[in-house]
Amino acid sequence: MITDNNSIAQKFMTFGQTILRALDTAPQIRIEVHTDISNKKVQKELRAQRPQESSHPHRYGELLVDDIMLLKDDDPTHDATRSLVMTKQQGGLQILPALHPLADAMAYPLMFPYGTVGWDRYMLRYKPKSSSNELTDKRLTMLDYYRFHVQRRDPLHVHLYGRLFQQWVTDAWSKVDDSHLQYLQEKSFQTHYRAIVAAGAMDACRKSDDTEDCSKMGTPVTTYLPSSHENSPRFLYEKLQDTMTYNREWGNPDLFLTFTSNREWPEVQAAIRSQGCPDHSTHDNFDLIVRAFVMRFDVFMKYLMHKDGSHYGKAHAASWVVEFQPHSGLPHAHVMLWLEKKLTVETIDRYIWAEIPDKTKYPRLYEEVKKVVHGPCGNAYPDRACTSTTPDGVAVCEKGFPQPFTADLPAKELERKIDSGELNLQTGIELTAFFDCNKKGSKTYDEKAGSLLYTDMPKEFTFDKQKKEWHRRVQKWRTSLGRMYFVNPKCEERFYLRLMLTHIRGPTSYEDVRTVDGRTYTTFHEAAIACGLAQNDQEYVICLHEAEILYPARMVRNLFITIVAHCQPGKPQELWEQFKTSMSADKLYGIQQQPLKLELPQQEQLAIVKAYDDIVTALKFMHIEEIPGVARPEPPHVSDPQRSQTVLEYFSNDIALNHKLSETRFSEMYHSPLMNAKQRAFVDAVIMATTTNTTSRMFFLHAPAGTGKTFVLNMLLHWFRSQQKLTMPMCSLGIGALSLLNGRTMHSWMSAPVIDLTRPCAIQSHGEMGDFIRKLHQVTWDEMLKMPRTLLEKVDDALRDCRSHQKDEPMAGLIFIGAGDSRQPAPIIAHSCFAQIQSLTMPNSQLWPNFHVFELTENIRLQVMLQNKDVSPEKVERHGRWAKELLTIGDGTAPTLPNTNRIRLSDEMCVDTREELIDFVYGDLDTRWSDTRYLTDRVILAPHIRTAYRRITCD
Ligand SMILES: Nc1ncnc2c1ncn2[C@@H]1O[C@H](COP(=O)(O)OP(=O)(O)OP(=O)(O)O)[C@@H](O)[C@H]1O
Repeated sequence: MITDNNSIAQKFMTFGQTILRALDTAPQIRIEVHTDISNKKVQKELRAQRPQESSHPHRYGELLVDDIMLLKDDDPTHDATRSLVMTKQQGGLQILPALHPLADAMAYPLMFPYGTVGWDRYMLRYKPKSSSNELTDKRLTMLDYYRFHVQRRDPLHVHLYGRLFQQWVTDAWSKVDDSHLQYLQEKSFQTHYRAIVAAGAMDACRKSDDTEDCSKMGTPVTTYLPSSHENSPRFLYEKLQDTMTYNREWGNPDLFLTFTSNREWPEVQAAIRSQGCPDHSTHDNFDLIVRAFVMRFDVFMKYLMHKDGSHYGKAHAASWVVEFQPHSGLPHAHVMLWLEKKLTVETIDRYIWAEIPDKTKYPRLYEEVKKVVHGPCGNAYPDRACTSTTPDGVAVCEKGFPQPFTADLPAKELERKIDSGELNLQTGIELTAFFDCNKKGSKTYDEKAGSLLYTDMPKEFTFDKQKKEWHRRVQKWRTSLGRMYFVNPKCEERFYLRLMLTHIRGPTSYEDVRTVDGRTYTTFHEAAIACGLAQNDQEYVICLHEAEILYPARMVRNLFITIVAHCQPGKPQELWEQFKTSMSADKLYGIQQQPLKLELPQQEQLAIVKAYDDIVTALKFMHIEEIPGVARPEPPHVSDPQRSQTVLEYFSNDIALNHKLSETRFSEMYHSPLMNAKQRAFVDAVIMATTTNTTSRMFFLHAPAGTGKTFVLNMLLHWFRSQQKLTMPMCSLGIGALSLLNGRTMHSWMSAPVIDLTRPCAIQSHGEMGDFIRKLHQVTWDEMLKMPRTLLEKVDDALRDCRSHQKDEPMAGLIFIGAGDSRQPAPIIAHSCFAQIQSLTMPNSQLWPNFHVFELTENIRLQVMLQNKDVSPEKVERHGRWAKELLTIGDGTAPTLPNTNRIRLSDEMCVDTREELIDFVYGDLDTRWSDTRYLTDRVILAPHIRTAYRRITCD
């Protein structure tokens, strides 16, 4: 039927036809179902066979598994567009985007058997309320289109398909979301957004230069998901901020209400019946439930927010979230309500009853409550699920029912307890049980507990959660430690209660905690002062001391800022002195990562200055000019160039000190007798480009091992230093970076992404590195071909971003020298096939045509060896042969074994056994183990001794 009537099926091959056609050439085919294409994991395997001549014409062959086939690519780094690849009837493939107007008809042939055309971006809206079907010039969005179709009209269409309808709606939603994300991903939209951490923003603000363009702060963002995109992290964060603003203004919310939906709602059931599809469950009519929920919830919210007030009185504001039950899919909403008049005990009592409703007065309510009441169970009903039998044969309820009778806890007392911190969290129960242990005459009284601090209780006692009692620890084979939640000094009473508990042994009640020398104080704060804990900033010392153990330096600084700003400590300078080292630990780490060669005490001093600056900047936001009584510490005084505080200063000082030295060094290298014509041509071309300002400023040096690549790069680095020009010498590999003058890894210089290569280089345009790059003259990148081209493009982006005055030139107009050997292995890209790796190599970058390529061919390492009298001519010859062989392998001209891709190494390079190899490399280790030169020639670098051991002995 589909083949006859469906226009799409007439143009393209169906799945069945594809299999049949494949079976024309093979007797049996295998179909693999991948759910993770990138890892090539085969999740299911189907087999299809050519139908027997006698079999029914509609049988395509025996499918051994009757699952639905699903091809799904979960790799987020792959292109997110979900294109459809179709085989045309006349042969050849056609790729259709997922948002193509025919996509729905292709994915849901049962719903659209005639191949109906769906939404396209040129559809226009009708004029509202116009009977003549007049069109406006406004485009119809995809969301509008699907909304229109989800509405129930006579006759019903999509709604009749049960589960398929659910699938279609889900798919429609994901398409709408996809199309919005695609729009957001467009470059023109994204270029407006930049990311910056608060510290970076502060750096930028501190600069007094008025002309600075603040729109350039931070790094560009690869994909910015704005808060207008529903449920994006920014959207949720904004909602959270709104709610926190209500909280700040009106305190904690007064009511937390949950509004649920019910599939038995009469209007839902009536609608299902009236649509003439009574067989369908409410699952398949979820649109009706959601619509009914929205209408009812609307009315509910209007009622709560009515200007004359609701049952609870007038409300300031409400904040809510709508969620869907994970299993039933039913919507429900949680609402927080801030009331103008705080709820009184009477109002609460009016709406919340902790009692079973009167059976005669409220029969329906009684029936409802009965359904959710626990029990009866235990001995009377030993078969109940919650009942288990103890070793002495007594049936007890696992949930602890029946609970002991609790006398009325008046709401006022409840309020007082919450305010005073007596009732809070689970700890409240454990704490009151601790008081019981100290009370003479109580059931759990234990003399031992009286000698303990509350935090030490777990060392000697265990807490029985069922009985809510502390008991002596029987097994002491392992030490148990207690932990109390950290409390910020801003939460005054809780903070002081906690403080008292860390000092008082054996308290019997909250009142006892507040009692000092026989006098009971009304607050824990007063008690702490009477105790001497809160007089001399002792509480802050304890608090900061705990924080320095538990939290990173940044958070200790934040706590210090809170204490200085909100708690009026007596002697903030003493607090600063005591904790400045721990508050600057992260700064110290940052300094140690920079190429500033400072002694440890100077590094520490510099870190403290930076921490001080951060704290003062934050205090200024709170209108506090400085840390009271603390002057800014002196930055360390050291000799040039180590006085530098920034990368720019460091390298400027380095040039000032060493440019003369580099001049001599360059001259020596340039006139070395081994210098060959190709090396000279390259060096001359770079120097020419620097001095004449030509447009060709990007060079690539192609050089096999031993041809003097590093030598030439260093020669040029000396030349630039002699000319007092800043350079950025980097290498893809750490070991290679060591052999370059002032070299560092490429990732370290450029803060390049390591795992997610879609991210930009994290260089703050207004930060230290941004300043350095603006003053930069040249970039050298050794072993460039070892990295995927994406990183070259990210480096280009970062350079252009920082040097906005030259942002239209490749590499922002800098002299850029890349070097590498394409014969060496291509970049390693996890889970990629050959074609993917190929497409990510440097020559496939759009920047590659800008490179002016040079090549070195002469192996100078051999020539150097020849001149060395200690090296035998045979060894030089052997090295020469090996170098040549390497070149043939790299060029792809090495002889291969018949019918394989395997290369045949010359016999001279091979050994037969592992022992022979070890003997060849380490044969005379016994006698030469103290010869460092011998050892360095044979050293194997490995992150772990274990790895090296496994490699050598086990592989
Ligand atoms: N023009 C030259 N004058 C004197 N020595 C040179 C010259 N060119 C290269 N050399 C020397 O040749 C040896 C090999 O050079 P270099 O290490 O620069 O090669 P490379 O191409 O970087 O090799 P690899 O890729 O294996 O590191 C070094 O000892 C270097 O000092």
